[in-house]
Amino acid sequence: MTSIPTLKLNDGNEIPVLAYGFGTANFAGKDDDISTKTLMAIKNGYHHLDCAEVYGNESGVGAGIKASGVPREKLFVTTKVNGSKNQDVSAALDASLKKLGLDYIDLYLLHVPFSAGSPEGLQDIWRQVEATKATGKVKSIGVSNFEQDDLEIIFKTAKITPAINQIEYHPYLQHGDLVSFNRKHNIAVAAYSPLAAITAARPGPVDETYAELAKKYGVTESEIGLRWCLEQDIVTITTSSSEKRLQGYTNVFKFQLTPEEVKKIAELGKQKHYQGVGVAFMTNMFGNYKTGVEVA
Ligand SMILES: NC(=O)C1=CN([C@@H]2O[C@H](COP(=O)(O)OP(=O)(O)OC[C@H]3O[C@@H](n4cnc5c(N)ncnc54)[C@H](O)[C@@H]3O)[C@@H](O)[C@H]2O)C=CC1
Ligand SMILES: O=CCc1c[nH]c2ccccc12
Repeated sequence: MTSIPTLKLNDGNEIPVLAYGFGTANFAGKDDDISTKTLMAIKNGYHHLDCAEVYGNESGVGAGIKASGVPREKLFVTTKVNGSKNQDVSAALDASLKKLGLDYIDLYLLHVPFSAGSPEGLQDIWRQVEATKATGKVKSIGVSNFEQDDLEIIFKTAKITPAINQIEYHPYLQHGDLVSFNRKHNIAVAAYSPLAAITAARPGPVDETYAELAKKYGVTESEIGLRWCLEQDIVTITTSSSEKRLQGYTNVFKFQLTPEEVKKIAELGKQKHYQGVGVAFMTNMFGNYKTGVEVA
């Protein structure tokens, strides 16, 4: 079994660069299924598990972790607090810990910046996330779906710089200068939906190049998509119900794309824009003060 390399965060903690995610909507709520998927992922070396309060499946992940028998310190568990208006983060963290059956979280993320009601609300939620670190219940803290203006809002009052910003990232959503802005502030970047160009956003301008590179390196196009993110030192979060596919993904640590190939995919990708439904889901559930969407 290939062991997954790690990346050092700005707080000194190490994060495995390839994660198994539980955000696929049709997993939500079915604990037995989730527990089986968790076991499968852990058995295949995926020790970084990406969860969230909103996915409604932390209990299933917790059951899978317990059943795996893998020592806690060998796992890296990320979960996310919704970040809704006036949310009590400490209570949300305790609920997540209880469901997961854990006494600490490796990485606790503020899921979205736009549901906190206002910039001041966002600063307050980040202050509460910072406070979780002091309790020892959380090793690292970070954010998700933050654009530059959201980061600038929390920088005004933050005592701790987020360790990571988890964003949708693939050739059709490269976010302009956002990755370099994060890097400038020593914030690592994580990619969700890294395979959008070969799943929901197909057909598109990178198709031919993905196919050529898959042939050249003797891997699948999905593995090219994951490798493209990893080449940019981006923590990559994927998922699959298929054990065969998951096993194949560890091929990404056995080959490298050249800098020219990485650049070619980036340039081709800029010819198309695609954004998945993640942000829309969260907007519908918790509102978005930036676009004026309110929820009852
Ligand atoms: N922070 C956030 O707001 C969000 C975080 N996430 C996290 O990221 C994780 C991964 O997100 P995804 O969008 O699922 O990632 P992804 O882009 O890696 O897609 C994974 C899906 O692609 C399928 N797939 C892979 N290769 C394929 C191929 N050749 N043909 C057809 N289908 C193929 C897999 O079976 C799986 O269903 C989630 O589980 C969740 O943990 C996801 C959305 C939002
Ligand atoms: O994480 C972001 C979007 C997402 C993926 N799965 C679900 C399930 C329920 C709410 C939001 C999401």
